[in-house]
Amino acid sequence: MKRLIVPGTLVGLILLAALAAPLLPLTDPIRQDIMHRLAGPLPGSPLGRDEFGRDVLSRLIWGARTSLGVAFASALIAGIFGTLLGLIGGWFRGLGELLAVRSMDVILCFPPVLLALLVVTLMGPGAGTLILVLSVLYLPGFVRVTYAEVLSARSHDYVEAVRALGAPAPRILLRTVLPNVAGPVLVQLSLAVASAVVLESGLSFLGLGVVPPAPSWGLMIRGARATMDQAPMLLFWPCAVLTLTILAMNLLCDALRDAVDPRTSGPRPRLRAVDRLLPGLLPRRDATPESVLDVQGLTVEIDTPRGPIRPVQEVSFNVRAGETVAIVGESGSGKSVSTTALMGLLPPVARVVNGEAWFGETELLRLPEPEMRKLRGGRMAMVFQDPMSSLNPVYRTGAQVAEAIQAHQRVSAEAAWKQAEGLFRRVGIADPERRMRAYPHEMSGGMRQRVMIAMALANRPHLLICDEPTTALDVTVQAQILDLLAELQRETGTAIVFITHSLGVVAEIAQRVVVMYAGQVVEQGSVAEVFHDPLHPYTRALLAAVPEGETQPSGIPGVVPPPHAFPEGCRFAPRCAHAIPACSAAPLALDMAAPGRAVRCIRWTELAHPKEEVPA
Ligand SMILES: Nc1ncnc2c1ncn2[C@@H]1O[C@H](COP(=O)(O)OP(=O)(O)OP(=O)(O)O)[C@@H](O)[C@H]1O
Repeated sequence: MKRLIVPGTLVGLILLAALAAPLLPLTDPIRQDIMHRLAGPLPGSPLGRDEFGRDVLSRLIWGARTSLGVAFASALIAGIFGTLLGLIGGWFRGLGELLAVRSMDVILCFPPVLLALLVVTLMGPGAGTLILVLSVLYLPGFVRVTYAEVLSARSHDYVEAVRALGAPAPRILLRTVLPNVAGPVLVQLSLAVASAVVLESGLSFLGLGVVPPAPSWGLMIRGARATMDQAPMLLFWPCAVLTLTILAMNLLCDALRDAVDPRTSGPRPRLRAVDRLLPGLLPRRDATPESVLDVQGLTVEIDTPRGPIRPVQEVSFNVRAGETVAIVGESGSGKSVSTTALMGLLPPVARVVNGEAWFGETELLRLPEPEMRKLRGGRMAMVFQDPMSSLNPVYRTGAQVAEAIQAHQRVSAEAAWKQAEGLFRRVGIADPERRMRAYPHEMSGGMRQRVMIAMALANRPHLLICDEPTTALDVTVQAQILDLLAELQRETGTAIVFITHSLGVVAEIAQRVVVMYAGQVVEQGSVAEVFHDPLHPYTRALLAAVPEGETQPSGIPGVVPPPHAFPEGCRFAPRCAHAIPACSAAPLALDMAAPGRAVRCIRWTELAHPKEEVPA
């Protein structure tokens, strides 16, 4: 929102001056005073007089009414109709597409000045004609931008979901699709207004626009051209206001686009000067010697319309070479935000506000982006949940793996292709030569995930972060992928951080587990200890929710609170069967229950010995 202030004020002032022209103490912009032809600044005429002795300031302000009026009116008309046509063409396709989009191609075939000449000849020059010409000229731009955005948006799951709810097309278009295409349309609007101001000036300059003696910036430039040698400032003033207006409009629309799109709003992550200049200089804390990743007190803040939230707070864990650490917790507990922070992939609205993450001797959280880019896909790699959306649909899978290799290694395209073939074989893809030529959509989900794993392993990473890599797969394929990861880990010694909802998967793949709840680590330890002797009531509840043999699984009542409503004390207290008033009194620290074993619960010792338990 802060970015709106400067351009918003500038555009506001320009518009205000134009609108208030009749109220301002200005001389008549068309009154001629030949005695003061080309005069410099005079009392009542601070910018001097033009070639007919007319007041330049007055003509600039009155000219703004015409120039901006024409520009805004034509851009708005083109914007409204163009967006509507683009929405219809992109959504309904078929005849709608033919009428709305293809008809625009005809307009695009006309050179703008020729079209203006044609319309002016038919209708006569004037502001109304200009608005008509400019609206028609800018219409195809809006149609095409909206059409392309709608085509892309209609395949997204959120649009499918609203369709599945049975919402009618106009509602989907206006309530779901339009807000998502608003960003590019706003940018197009800024370009259209800016270019309409220029075109109005150009057409008026050619005598095809505003009719003299009415003032407009284009006419002023045209008039000043003839006397450029004697009075160069006459040319300067209209050019200066034209440039300033266009610049302010572009800045305003960029800021507006960011403001309406919550994905891009928010400040960029800030780096401390010392980290910018000397990344990784600060000494690391006492990490275990063989630890590959050591995260201490990671806290992430995200700007939201309801104010800043901290979905990840004081998260600490470490991963040793050759080890798999699972991060487990319900949806919304902060697992993905933690790992995307470690990979330096947080969205612009989010930033790390506290903590350190040592990857060997490198501190990741304050690493400049160019350094981080070298690590990502190289010594640190990530496998995402949905391989279909992580793989580029228009490139062959082999080319994508080869590209990952070439991004970090100086090898020829041929050598990279050979290496990729080896990787395909290694991740268990039969007939790799043929499979490498397949596009992602030609493969099954399991096969695509194998390609993603091949890509992640391409540069022999020391650390692999897997964000629910098996959630989108069926159970048998899931088991194959888990076996594959375990086998590759045995061969390469890569440390793995494995995010999952499933305790079954944790048991199968991990040696240690970090249990997260509402942005905090509530328990961690070895899988054997945590599963056989859970210390935190949340871990117990999670384990009790797993179906096992004849025993009926029991669900956990309630849901994870959203980050803006995290309770003050124990965040699990409102859902906990053992909560007492002291639990909610103050934030709880993570207790070291034993070496390598931590728990965030003030009652864990009592609860660990059920006989002594005091009922809540
Ligand atoms: N860009 C964002 N803007 C606002 N809130 C966000 C953003 N990204 C994440 N959050 C919030 O942060 C919290 C943690 O999200 P995160 O995706 O890390 O959870 P998770 O444990 O990985 O869940 P899941 O298992 O469903 O992926 C959630 O409450 C989520 O709404």
